[in-house]
Amino acid sequence: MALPLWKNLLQTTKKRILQQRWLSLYNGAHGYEEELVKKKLQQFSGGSVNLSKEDNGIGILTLNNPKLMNAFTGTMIVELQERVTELENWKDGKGLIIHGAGNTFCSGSDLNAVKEMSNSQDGMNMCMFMQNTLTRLMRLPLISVALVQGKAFGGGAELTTACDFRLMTPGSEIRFVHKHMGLVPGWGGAARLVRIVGSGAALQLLGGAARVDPERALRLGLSEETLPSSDETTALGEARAWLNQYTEGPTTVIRAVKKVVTAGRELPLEAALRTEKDIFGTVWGGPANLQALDRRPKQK
Ligand SMILES: CC[C@@H](C(=O)O)C(=O)SCCNC(=O)CCNC(=O)[C@H](O)C(C)(C)COP(=O)(O)OP(=O)(O)OC[C@H]1O[C@@H](n2cnc3c(N)ncnc32)[C@H](O)[C@@H]1OP(=O)(O)O
Repeated sequence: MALPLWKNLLQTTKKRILQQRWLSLYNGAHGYEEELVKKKLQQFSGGSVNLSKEDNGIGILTLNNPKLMNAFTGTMIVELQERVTELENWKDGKGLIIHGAGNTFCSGSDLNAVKEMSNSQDGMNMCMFMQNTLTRLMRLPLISVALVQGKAFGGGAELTTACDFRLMTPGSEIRFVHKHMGLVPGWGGAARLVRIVGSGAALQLLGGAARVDPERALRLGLSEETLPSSDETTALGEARAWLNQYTEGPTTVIRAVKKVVTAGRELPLEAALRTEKDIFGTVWGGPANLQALDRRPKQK
């Protein structure tokens, strides 16, 4: 028997809340009160984080605070979380490009806000808030790309590591400047960087606050490709075309691809294998699989 509409809605909302809790790292048990943290962050306003969802299943997330080189104000940090929730609920999504307005990526936290939040409680709260958001971003069933134009500094560099891939334009730069701020990364950037480039290279990049140009990023495996154009719009088109080679195809299959890789990346082997089995079960005998069996394509 079908459930009444209100019960259905209640169940869906409950499921979403539980899913968000499961995908996050910190909650009340860690002394983390999200609503209070949000209230504090809302005091530092400016800029926006915008999302457009394209018909081809690619989302474009734009950090929009060009006056401050797209530095994250408090309200942008909250908006980023809202956009991630939107992406979690976008069932037609296959890919995501994150870029900054005004032909530059992001210069990290807004230093004006950071100065006002320099006590340890505020620092820990922002750190937990951003780790939760970026972990959920990384676990989206979408193949994600950071399009680095101009500069990705501090928290901006950390954000690039929460994407599956990084593409850089000529003349752009990734730089973990934390040491020069008397800090280390706190948005999960160090843990993810080690997994991307290895511990030796990560030590060099963090310990030296080193400038990483497109050539060095390619050598380190931090960037996938240097795009031909440094023009803002053309480069976005090139990033779309690059991503499209991986997102072309049935939505269920592309999302399943990302899910098995996320499991392999994050879980111990046995748990990853079990998860892979479950995800395999969602595509086996599905429409794309049956159509392929009918067509019997030659894999040349
Ligand atoms: C928790 C902290 C840590 C984290 O989250 O992990 C951080 O992210 S701390 C922030 C780390 N970032 C920085 O330290 C970058 C500081 N900015 C710069 O070094 C330079 O601005 C730049 C990014 C190299 C760009 O230089 P340039 O092209 O010469 O432009 P301007 O310097 O003139 O910048 C234009 C304008 O933007 C303001 N700006 C830039 N970044 C920030 C920022 N992170 N917070 C606040 N404001 C920022 C800059 O001050 C200029 O403003 P005006 O002086 O009013 O013109």
